[in-house]
Amino acid sequence: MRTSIATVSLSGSLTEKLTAAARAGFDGVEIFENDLLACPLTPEEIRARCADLGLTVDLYQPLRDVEAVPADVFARNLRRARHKFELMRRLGADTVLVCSSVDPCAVDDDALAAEQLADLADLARDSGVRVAYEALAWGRHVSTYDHAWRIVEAAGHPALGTCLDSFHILSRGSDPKGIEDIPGEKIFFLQLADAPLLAMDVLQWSRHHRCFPGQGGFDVAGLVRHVLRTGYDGPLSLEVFNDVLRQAEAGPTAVDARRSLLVLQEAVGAAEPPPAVVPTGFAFAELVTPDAAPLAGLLDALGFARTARHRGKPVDLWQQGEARILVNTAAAARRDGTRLAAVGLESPDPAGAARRAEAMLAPVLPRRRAPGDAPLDAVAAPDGTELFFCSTRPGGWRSDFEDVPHAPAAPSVRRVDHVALTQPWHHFDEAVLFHRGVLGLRAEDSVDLADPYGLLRSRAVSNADGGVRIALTVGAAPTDDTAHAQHVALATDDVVAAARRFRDAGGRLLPIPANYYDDLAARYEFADGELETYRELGILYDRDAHGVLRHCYTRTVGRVFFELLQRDGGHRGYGARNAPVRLAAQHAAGTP
Ligand SMILES: O=C(O)c1ccc(O)c(O)c1
Ligand SMILES: [Mg+2]
Repeated sequence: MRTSIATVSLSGSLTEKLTAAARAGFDGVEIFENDLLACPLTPEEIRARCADLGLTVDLYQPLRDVEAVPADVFARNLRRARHKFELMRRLGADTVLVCSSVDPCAVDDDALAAEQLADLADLARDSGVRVAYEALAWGRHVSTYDHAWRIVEAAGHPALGTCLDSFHILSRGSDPKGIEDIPGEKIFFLQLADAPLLAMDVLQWSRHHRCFPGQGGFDVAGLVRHVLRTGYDGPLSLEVFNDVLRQAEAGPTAVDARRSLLVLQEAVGAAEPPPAVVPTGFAFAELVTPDAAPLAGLLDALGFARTARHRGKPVDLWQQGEARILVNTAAAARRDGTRLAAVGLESPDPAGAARRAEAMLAPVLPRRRAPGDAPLDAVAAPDGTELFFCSTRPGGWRSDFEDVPHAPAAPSVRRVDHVALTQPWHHFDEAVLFHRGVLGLRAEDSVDLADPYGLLRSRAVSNADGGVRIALTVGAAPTDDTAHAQHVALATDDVVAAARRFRDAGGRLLPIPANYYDDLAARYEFADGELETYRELGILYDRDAHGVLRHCYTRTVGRVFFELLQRDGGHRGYGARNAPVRLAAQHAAGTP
């Protein structure tokens, strides 16, 4: 199927938008009227630019407030339309969007609307233009797709069809099944947008909160299945009005948009990309640091031993149980201080995972970083974190490392439970869709976390058995180091013992205020001394329908800290209720 994107969905000048759309692989664009009015190029030059870029102009939009108006108003509307049809001839666009009127002088008269739309279609046909009539969810008299279709049907004009827009249909709660009653050839255009499920005025919702399919709460794929059953064979076109995207760079947004359509096309059976290879666990987390000593002290106190060193690079492997942390002190990697630079994902088919990633437009990284390295497939996530697809079996990445003598330690941690990655503020929706589409992970609900100096939004993605969990977080205050720290959460069977051991080995746990424990005492009943132990160690506590979560935090090194975490009874959460207390405590402790 052909794919298209409305220029309103991308930031920048019209030419920047066109370039971004073409680079991301779109076949066509909807040109938004304001983008054209503000463009110094003539319509012929825009047409030539699109042709050079391999883009068709699939829609010119919109003509507004045309129909169901008094005769003198309609005469003026036809005059305006005549100008626009001439412009479209010069632009090489053959379909115009007419959205349902919001004009206060429009009347509630379907017969008049049909008659005037047929007159408009007559004029359009003379210029080789087709009219696609769309119900705006806030239209004055026409606000549902089935109503718009009834008017189009009554008009019975070959140059008049309907434009379906998933936002207007799903935001009103209309049943999209009725789409199948419309003949496919009368659906002149299909616009797609998703949106988070918000209880708000539809106009504000539409103009500020639309997102790409798969990034919100609507069943856009379900709607598209109904449309495809009609025989519709026009483009799938993205039309997203969004405050964040207006400020984000057009290039990455266009790739994110194209990826959203690939995921959607796969879901409706219109494309067969290489199947997702879902990772089964964490092979490692890689920290880069200009100074290994503070991390070494921290890892040692957590119970890790330095077990191996890379054969060709200044990278140490620290391990206990199935938890592996790489500490990289290579000069090139050290510029930005201590941070979580890469995550190794244990994959049943690393090459297949890389093929999937490439098909889903993930930036593929070079397979071999240095001569002699085992080839390793990796992609860059939207926040720049390198994701390696690897196998910890013999002959895999581990063979690049040579064992070093180390004292055996009784492990207190079993494996990495999750990693928490902070996203650049305008890449949050993109990051969630990336991890779903590229890695085949499932997205959990989005939660808001109150930081004392801003609001964080967090959404976890995970595989089915919880072997891989990644918490994606975005902060409102872009420069705040505390809100933007990343962390590695380590799963233990006994968080009290692990925390004690850490403290006794000289580690510093994040202190938690006594008020928090008073509140816990009010919420739950504890065994004698239990709460005192938590208070002493700074252990936070939560319960869900499945079980209990107990967790505590180390101090932060650079941008990274660790969490010790014990899940009992299959607790699935991440302690969202505790996050504001943890964030406040981290601000109070400062970043050393
Ligand atoms: O918000 C609007 O005005 C508007 C315009 C054209 C569309 O296709 C649409 O869905 C909304
Ligand atoms: Mg629309």
